[in-house]
Amino acid sequence: MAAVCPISPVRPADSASNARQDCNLDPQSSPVNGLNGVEEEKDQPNRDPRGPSMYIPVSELAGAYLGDNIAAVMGIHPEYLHIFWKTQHQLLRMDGALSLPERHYVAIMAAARHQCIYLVSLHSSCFLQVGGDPRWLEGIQQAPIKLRVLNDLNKFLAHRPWMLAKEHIALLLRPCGGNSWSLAELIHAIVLLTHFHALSSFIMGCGIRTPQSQLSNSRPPSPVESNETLNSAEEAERVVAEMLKLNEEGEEATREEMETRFEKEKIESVMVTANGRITQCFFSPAIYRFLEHPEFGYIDFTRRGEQAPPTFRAHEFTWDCHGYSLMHGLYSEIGQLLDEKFQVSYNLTYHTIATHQGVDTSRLRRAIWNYIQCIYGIRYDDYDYGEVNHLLERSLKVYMKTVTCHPERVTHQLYKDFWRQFKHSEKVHLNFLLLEAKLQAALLYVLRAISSCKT
Ligand SMILES: CC(C)C[C@H](N)C(=O)O
Repeated sequence: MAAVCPISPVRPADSASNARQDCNLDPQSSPVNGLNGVEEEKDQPNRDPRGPSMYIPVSELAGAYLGDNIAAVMGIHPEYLHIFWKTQHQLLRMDGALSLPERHYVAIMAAARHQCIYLVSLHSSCFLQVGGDPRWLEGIQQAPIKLRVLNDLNKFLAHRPWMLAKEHIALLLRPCGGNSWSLAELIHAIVLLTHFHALSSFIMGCGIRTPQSQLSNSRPPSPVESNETLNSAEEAERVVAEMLKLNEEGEEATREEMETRFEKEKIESVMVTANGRITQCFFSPAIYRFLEHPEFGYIDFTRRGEQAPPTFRAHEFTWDCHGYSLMHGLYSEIGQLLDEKFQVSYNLTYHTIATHQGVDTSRLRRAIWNYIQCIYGIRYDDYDYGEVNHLLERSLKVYMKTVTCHPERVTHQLYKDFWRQFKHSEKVHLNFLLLEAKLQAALLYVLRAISSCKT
């Protein structure tokens, strides 16, 4: 039976005949040989070994989306799932400059940067299903030059978007036989790359399991992690109290002070790492074959003695004014959908914090969004980064930075260590904010490079 790509969520009631839509995701039958599984932790009781997430009990999920574990987890928040699905459907299935096989191949290249087996496997199946040349799946060396030249763009967008300059864009756009890119094609590829980088973070952040895989774990086991309780039982109370205090204070910091607070947060974020918990980087051959420069990653500034990213002043190139209109002009359907998706994720709230009801959580959500973009050097002039330290405690920051910058290092322990009183649905909600803030950060950098190229 041919694989049916689970690009759209399919509930049991929707289609019984799609019950095997996740076929070919099994490592044994995958077109990409040698796929290993993501880290599977065996010490956790009460977890359904076939549940969509390694971290979230099945009972917490909204319902079954057969074979589509991403939708099963996202489905806790239907409003977000809906706009996510619409955007992805547009990118992969609807009108666009790239051919269908090229779209799935770009998805594979993006997911490989974050070692996301789930997506590499899924899009390898989809690639074949839409008539892609099986030889390309042997590795990036077998793909056409036109796709291979995306390597630099892919690695910068995934790990260090601040390094993108107009020269990178100009190089791709210059006439070069059949291998040059049109602007429309390039925009399509850029949105695919950033979408799948961010989705890889989401998948690993929520511990989403590759469907039907009999996981043969060829990753080294995680080091034994301490079970220290980093959060007091009063974590939720503390956050609620901090938000109330910030609402009441209304203290106005000077411009200089605001800038200093951002720089401080940016520099300090360098120290926010999962101490002693980093496993040696190990690439599965199934991932490695799609990578050039696999060692290129988010910079660990302290170790390499490098500078933090230069500050990107968000008011000089905002999504609303610049990014959106540029995107809209180049690929209008996607510009519109991305805009809607940013808004849905930024504004989503249930007015709850753990068991507390009727809470205005906007400060907390904004701190989360801005902290992620701060890690990429993006600063909002009107935001007081001092709030980040009031609202986000260290274990939360460690998790956020790991999911965003090093998703392959996320462990169940990191997932459990923060917000211990909060619900799983709130941790999934957090992951939407991480996904979207990361996606928008990369887009802001690349769209700024494109617009400077045009002038
Ligand atoms: C990310 C979460 C803390 C969000 C919160 N539960 C809300 O409804 O706004």
